[in-house]
Amino acid sequence: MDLILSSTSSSISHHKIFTGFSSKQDSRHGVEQFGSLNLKAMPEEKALVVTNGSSNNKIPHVLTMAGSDSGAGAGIQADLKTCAARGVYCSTVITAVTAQNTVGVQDVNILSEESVAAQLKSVLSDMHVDVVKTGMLPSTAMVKILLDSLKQFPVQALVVDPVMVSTSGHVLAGSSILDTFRQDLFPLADIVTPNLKEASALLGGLQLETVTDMRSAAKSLHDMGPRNVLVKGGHLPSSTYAIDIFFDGKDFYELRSSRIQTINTHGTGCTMASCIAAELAKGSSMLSAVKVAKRYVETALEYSKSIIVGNGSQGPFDHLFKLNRKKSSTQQLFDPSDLFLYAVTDSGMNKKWGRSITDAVKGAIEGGATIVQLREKEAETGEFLEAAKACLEICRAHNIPLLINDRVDIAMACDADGVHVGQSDMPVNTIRALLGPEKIIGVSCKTPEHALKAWADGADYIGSGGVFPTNTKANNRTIGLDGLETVCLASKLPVVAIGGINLSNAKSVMELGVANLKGVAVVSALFDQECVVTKTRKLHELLTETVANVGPAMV
Ligand SMILES: Cc1ncc(COP(=O)(O)OP(=O)(O)O)c(N)n1
Ligand SMILES: Cc1ncsc1CCOP(=O)(O)O
Ligand SMILES: [Mg+2]
Repeated sequence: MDLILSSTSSSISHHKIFTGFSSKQDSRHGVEQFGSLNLKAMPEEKALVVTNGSSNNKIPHVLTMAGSDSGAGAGIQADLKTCAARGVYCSTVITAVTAQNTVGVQDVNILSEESVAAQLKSVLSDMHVDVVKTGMLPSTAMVKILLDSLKQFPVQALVVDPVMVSTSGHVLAGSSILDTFRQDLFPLADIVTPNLKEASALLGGLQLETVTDMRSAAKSLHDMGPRNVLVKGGHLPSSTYAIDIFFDGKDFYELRSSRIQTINTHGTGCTMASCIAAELAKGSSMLSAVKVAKRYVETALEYSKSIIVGNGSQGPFDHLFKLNRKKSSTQQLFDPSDLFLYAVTDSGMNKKWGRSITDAVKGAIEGGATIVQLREKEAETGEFLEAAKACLEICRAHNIPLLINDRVDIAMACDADGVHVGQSDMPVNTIRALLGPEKIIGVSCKTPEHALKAWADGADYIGSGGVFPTNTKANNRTIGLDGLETVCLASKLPVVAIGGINLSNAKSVMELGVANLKGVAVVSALFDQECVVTKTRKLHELLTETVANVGPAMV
């Protein structure tokens, strides 16, 4: 089924013990798009919780069982780098040592079954492993050894990348293993992640040439027992996007990312699977893990599109592109319901009422604002940055995302949760490449065309208006409730309405009752006021009451 707006299930994998929590990031509503990934259906996600539970000192841990790639673009080396990039510990069980470079595979040395069994035992008997990810499994015996080990040492999730052929065309697991994959391994997998060639081989050579074929393949593979299937369409002919199909047994999701023009794509499959494993180990739901993984790969490819490693026709990419950037551990992940009451600051108004920007933000949060944007048009850069840092501290303390208007540099400098930009600001795909996969990006859109472009470019939400006339933004065309509705109906992203919205007309906005209209963004009705807390609280009450009457589609 497509375009499911809410469904909840608590499917817990058969062979594992789950501990942990349901985090904010697991709550999603409506149709969403992430980065350049376009997610067509977005049910309430099931929480596949794989955190460590008791001790704060435990680090999420992925064990990868795969082949070594001497060129370090794929295999064990890609898995190690991916986990490092995603902040997850990675232990390794090496199944084969391959001699490879950017030209191809020159040699494959399969390790003994005893060695593989010993590696598994060493790690699993001593360390707490959250997730096992498999790559190159060159023999049926090795699959059986893994399954025996998992029986003895259960883990919380199993990610299976059914590696069969290297990108250069070298066979890494023969067809004799297909039955073992299908009958023994897949039924225990939480997700299998074949590319088109692998999916085709697993389905007896079925031709897979279209997105529709990929959906059928995902369904057929799901029938073999894994809880989720991701069919990767990177090699789909003549597509402007890299389209993957995710199927959780109930809903299909079409995930898109832009097709980066580069030869440096060696190892994308291993990276995708190990990133999914890493996100699961951190506690993400399966859908979130897949989304972040796809965005991570896309961003890494974008960063690495021009690097030169080797002389062959397919190079590796840089997994650790973010290494020299400050990493925030408290990043607010985007949840469309955060758009419910969006407070947008204005330095002029705060000055007029004699309050600091930090007091304004504190007041809005106390009154119930669910997201804050600093829109400081007159501020000098240094002053803006200091204010942003102070506001970020306040917002983080309350788990409220803080976005910066227009100024990507300020957002990066203070590690804000994201940015909001207009049609003439920095392009969204450039911002995504600069900020990485987790940051929140909002774009102002007045038309369905703007909305679709925002989706294709990798925004997380759109702001649409001015709905009503406003003095806050000069020369801004009013689109009215009709214009807002048109944009909402066309948008594949969640929408927040903006422009002249106040206590007397917010009800009419929310009463539009369009599923992806998630809330209102307000400047003067909150900040051109004597008491920010009171006005925010009143608006919050009004919105809550209206949404309760309009129905569940709004929440
Ligand atoms: C939530 C939200 N929506 C729209 C806007 C307007 O942004 P933009 O078009 O860039 O105009 P300025 O705010 O920069 O004047 C917004 N800020 N927030
Ligand atoms: C920034 C912006 N973008 C479209 S309208 C607008 C101004 C919103 O301010 P107010 O809520 O005071 O009308
Ligand atoms: Mg702007």
